[in-house]
Amino acid sequence: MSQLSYKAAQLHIESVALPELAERFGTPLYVYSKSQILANWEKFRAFWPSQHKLCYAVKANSNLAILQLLAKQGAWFDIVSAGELKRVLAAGGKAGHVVFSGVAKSEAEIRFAIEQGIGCFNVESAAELERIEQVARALKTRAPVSLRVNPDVDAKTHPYISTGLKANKFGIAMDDAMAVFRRAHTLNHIELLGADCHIGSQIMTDAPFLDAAQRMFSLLERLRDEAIELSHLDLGGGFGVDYQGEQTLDVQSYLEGVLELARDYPQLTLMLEPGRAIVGDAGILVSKVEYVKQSDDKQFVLVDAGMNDLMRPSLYQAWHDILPVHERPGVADAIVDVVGPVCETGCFLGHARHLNVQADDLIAVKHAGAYGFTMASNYNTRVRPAEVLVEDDQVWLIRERETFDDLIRGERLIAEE
Ligand SMILES: Cc1ncc(COP(=O)(O)O)c(C=O)c1O
Ligand SMILES: N[C@@H](CCCC[NH3+])C(=O)O
Repeated sequence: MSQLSYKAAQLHIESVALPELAERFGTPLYVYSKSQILANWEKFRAFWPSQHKLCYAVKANSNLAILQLLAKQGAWFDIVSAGELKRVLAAGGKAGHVVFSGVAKSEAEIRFAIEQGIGCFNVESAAELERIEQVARALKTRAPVSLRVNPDVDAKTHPYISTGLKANKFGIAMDDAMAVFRRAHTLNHIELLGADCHIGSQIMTDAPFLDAAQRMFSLLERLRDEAIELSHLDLGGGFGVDYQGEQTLDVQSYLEGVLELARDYPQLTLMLEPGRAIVGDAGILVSKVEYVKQSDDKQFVLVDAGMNDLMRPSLYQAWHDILPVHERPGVADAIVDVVGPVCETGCFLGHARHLNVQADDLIAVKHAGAYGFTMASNYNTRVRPAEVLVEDDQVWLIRERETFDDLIRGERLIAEE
């Protein structure tokens, strides 16, 4: 993140020193850079003509202030639950600018989305299409629909976040797609608008994306042959970020590749659903070192953030860079395991890291803006961290730290006999 730098031996985000934030808001603490989010957004927008849409994937970071910021930039939104739709609305977004993905939408979610005037359902199965038809009929309306096709492309990413292979649960198999499109075309309460796909997340080269896009364009051709004309094609998200200083995806070349494939469809609106690429490198997780412990052959740095706060290392063996907040020039690094307080051996932030820290120091875990807070839990009855947004020297508290009372709200003791 270009907004992260050392000044006077302390790590700053934009112009704000991290120890100041830790003092004010406590740790663990999620901190996001407003300028970095806007710069990431602009990077996509710059190469994407304005008739095409960018639908920010809310699941990456759904804090209301961030949705509000993106809504102001003209973002559309990709959601996967009624809860995410409520977030978009609460942040000032329009239901008409929302696409609704997800493999197991409930009847209540479908009804709510139609009542709100959702932009489009990204339908993931023939059965879901029938359910949407029924709900729309009961509401005496037509539901806007795109069919999510599974293009059977290997995204070459972690198996848990690959979604575009036949073996994955997502979308309608390419072999069945034509039949489901024909069916959608005939249903009275379905307004067939588009086709979509999403092949996975944290994808680092444009080859799998362009492969999937090509397959989608040949599907559009077959549909055209049957006089089924679509008004949009949504190619999903999945653009990787640079966790380890790898070569990142060249967004410009990918977007240009897609525009080239679309040249025979001047009327077609194209959509993308980036999540991680907009917020991933714009956030850090700040944590305090509680203890340093030397065992036989290892040094453990025990910090106050755990797998419940940032689940990615435990779930995907994901690598996040960890920086000391206080610089100690001239002091050699040790090789340490940075581990959290949760009672699981899998609760760690990083293994075998070169770090020089001592008790009460702060550390910053980089690239924690996407799938950080949104995947946090209350495991071990731990409250989820506060979130702050920073721009230059301005700081906004955008979510308070939870309290113990928040955690037990709704729980009931049973009446004693
Ligand atoms: C349908 C859909 N769209 C968009 C995204 C956003 O993905 P990413 O954050 O990798 O861009 C996801 C998550 O993988 C998704 O499932
Ligand atoms: N949660 C994943 C991304 C999954 C995207 C959802 N389809 C991650 O942290 O990398």
